[in-house]
Amino acid sequence: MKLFAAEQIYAADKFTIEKQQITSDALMEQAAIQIFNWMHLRMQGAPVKIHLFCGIGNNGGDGMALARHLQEHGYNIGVHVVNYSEKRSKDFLINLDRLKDRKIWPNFIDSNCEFPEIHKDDIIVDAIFGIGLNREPSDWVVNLIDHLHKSEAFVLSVDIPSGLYTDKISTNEKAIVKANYVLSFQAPKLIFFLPDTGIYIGQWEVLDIGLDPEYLSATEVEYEIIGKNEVLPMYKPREKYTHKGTYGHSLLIGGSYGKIGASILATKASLKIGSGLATAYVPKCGYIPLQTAVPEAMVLTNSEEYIADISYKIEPNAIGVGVGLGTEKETVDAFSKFLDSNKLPLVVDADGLNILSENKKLLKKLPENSILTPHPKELERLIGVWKGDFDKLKKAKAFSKKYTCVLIIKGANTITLFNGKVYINTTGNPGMATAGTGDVLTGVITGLMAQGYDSLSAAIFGVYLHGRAGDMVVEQVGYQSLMASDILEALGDAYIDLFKVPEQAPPQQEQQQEEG
Ligand SMILES: NC(=O)C1=CN([C@@H]2O[C@H](COP(=O)(O)OP(=O)(O)OC[C@H]3O[C@@H](n4cnc5c(N)ncnc54)[C@H](O)[C@@H]3O)[C@@H](O)[C@H]2O)[C@H](O)CC1
Ligand SMILES: [K+]
Repeated sequence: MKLFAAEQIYAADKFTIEKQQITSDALMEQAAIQIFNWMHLRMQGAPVKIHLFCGIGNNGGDGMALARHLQEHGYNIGVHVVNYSEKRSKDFLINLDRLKDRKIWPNFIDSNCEFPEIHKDDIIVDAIFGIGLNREPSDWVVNLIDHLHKSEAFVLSVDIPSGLYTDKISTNEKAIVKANYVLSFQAPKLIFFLPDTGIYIGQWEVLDIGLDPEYLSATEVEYEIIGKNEVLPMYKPREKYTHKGTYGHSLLIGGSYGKIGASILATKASLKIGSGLATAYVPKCGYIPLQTAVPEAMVLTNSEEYIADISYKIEPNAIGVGVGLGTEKETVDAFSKFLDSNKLPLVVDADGLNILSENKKLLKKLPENSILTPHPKELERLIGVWKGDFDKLKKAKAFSKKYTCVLIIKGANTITLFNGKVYINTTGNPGMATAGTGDVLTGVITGLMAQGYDSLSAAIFGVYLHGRAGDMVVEQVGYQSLMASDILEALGDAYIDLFKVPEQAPPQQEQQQEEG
């Protein structure tokens, strides 16, 4: 799914208004009706107090229009205008008048006013700022936001939690509304998925407000979120008259004394994801463990306790290097020499990345379209420290461009970057923050490349399947008990799940939505 920048949303707005020959307040009305339907479906007329906090821009206008619909359906509302500027938007004013026509008199709050009392069981609709926030809110607005939080009432944010910018980080965390739920218009926003800002969003949902679909699909974006719909077209089915040679040979180079398990996990994962053959290249101390734990794999060995030379006669189709590798001087030299002769794009993880960051000149020897899979600490060693998520993305993009590599930034929403574009994964869970899951991912991506997936597809698809396997297995083992081997075992389920049709919504729900 595409993630649009604020300017692109404004442009889509303008285009839709012109094409459909509607007024901008009609679009606002559509937005408000969508939110109303969402609330009405869940609240079914419950007499809970709903406090609507509306700014003076179009986000506030949405809130005012919503208030009218809630009132018309008998809800118990209180409308508060957060009067942070005299420059009220046209559509805000139209909706203010429509409220007044219905004898609803909003309570205007400014810097000198007492804030309204809010009970814990009330509901807050946060329509203070939308995507138009362009400077830090005044102190009294920050105090109001604090007042909302102190009430502990449920917060439903319209479009975006107020106080979040769409393209930068706020300098004052107290100036941001913590939303229990966000109803985002047309598409989610990038900041929902970044670690610095994602913490302000409990759950989110997209409401279609009718922006022109053709315009949106023709609009090029920098950011995309990756779910089943995006990865399904990448899937390569297995044909009948094929053999193990058809599905490639993965080579996993890594392991050192005490870290042979990493090689086992990666090698096994390459086979589990469908590589026709797999060879583990390990020091001699890894020979028996590998042959025992992964009897399907072949094993090549080198010196005793760590890899001191990388040379082989096999012809792999994909190579993953780095898991459990260690950073001994001889290993670094062996890796450097290997890079001189190797032509295949590599998947580099763990100590492979550490060696690269300690010896930056080696980065230039990486074949084009290699994949680097750092976790945040490894990323910092590669690209240097950053100030906030946007700075991190900027530096990561520049790095990926400089070395023509795919960069996978592992985390709660793993981010894949290539050629100026950013792909944000939606599968995975905190149970996966455990030893060995990165080794499994390296094996998964290597195994996909062995089967002929190009680097970018292998990265995006691999990250998706790995996370999906984690999501499926966590339901059986729980967050704390989830181990990397569990993810390995669930990779098959993740493939099968690609073709499961989602359950239909109960007919009752659809009916009520139409009524609303
Ligand atoms: N296509 C859509 O998605 C639609 C979205 N709608 C809603 O409109 C808002 C965006 O509205 P906009 O008026 O541009 O911005 P805001 O409501 O966020 O208003 C802010 C307003 O105030 C000024 N401003 C910005 N920061 C500050 C500040 N710190 N202090 C004081 N004033 C500030 C700024 O110049 C703006 O004018 C979107 O999020 C949706 O909720 C439409 O209703 C339907 C179509
Ligand atoms: K808002």
